[in-house]
Amino acid sequence: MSVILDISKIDMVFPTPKGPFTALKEVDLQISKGEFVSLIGHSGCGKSTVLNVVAGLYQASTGGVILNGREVSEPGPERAVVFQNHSLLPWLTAYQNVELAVKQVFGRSKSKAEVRDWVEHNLKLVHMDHAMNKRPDEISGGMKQRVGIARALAMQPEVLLMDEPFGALDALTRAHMQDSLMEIQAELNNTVIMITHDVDEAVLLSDRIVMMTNGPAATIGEILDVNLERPRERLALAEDPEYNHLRSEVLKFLYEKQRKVEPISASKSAKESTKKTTEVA
Ligand SMILES: Nc1ncnc2c1ncn2[C@@H]1O[C@H](COP(=O)(O)OP(=O)(O)OP(=O)(O)O)[C@@H](O)[C@H]1O
Repeated sequence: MSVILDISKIDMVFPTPKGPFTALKEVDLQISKGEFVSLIGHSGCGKSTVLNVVAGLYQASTGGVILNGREVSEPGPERAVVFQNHSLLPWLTAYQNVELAVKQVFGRSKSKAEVRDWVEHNLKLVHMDHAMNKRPDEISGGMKQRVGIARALAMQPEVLLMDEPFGALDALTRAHMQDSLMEIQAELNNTVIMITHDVDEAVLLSDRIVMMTNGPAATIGEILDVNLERPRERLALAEDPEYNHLRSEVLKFLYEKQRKVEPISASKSAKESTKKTTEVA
């Protein structure tokens, strides 16, 4: 398959009051068209920094990112981002939030009627057409996240960047969102980079799981190919030996090879103990 996105040996050094801080060292990753890649690693290892460099929000200190033969130097609609905390404009309806992005990208090439059809089509894809005239404060967190995804998809990005898109959702809503995303993915075959803290989510959704070492100077530790057949069904996979093998490979990487020994306060450890064991802190 052809490489669409080349993250070429990036270093990221941040200036801080205590001097330069090397967050990333030689992060090198090539992604093919239509691939779904997850980034996983302990908190603070540099996942968001990688995503922000690809999004064009940060400029790498060394190396660079090439998308479809062009170097990335600023944000652009061909790299749509979905954040954990839905970033919808609160005074606009779901429809208007998506419409705004569509007009930005296709304002010149689509007629009014085409814009309307396209906005509605993308809201239908995420099953939000029934609530398209509601404002963000009138819909649930999961629904807001659906609108955020519709808005990103409607821009027809060459790469969809997702920073813990389902991190703030309850487990059931999260499972629904993962299933919707797999359906959409089967239909559109987007190229996706998704940051997640959830090992099951990474295995369920990805073609490859990129596991990052702990910082400072974090880099790619290992890459795991996920060759499970699609469509994937979470209940069937729970019994699948290959699924369980992949899952334990990720857990091994995180909790043996990259074990993080951190003093945690009593209150934090109490809070963490309620977390799923397969979620990375
Ligand atoms: N603008 C910045 N200036 C200085 N240091 C930064 C900046 N942005 C990130 N860092 C540092 O770089 C490292 C990587 O941060 P980053 O947010 O990319 O990690 P992460 O893996 O996404 O973390 P999390 O999973 O907690 O979101 C951290 O040590 C962070 O403190």
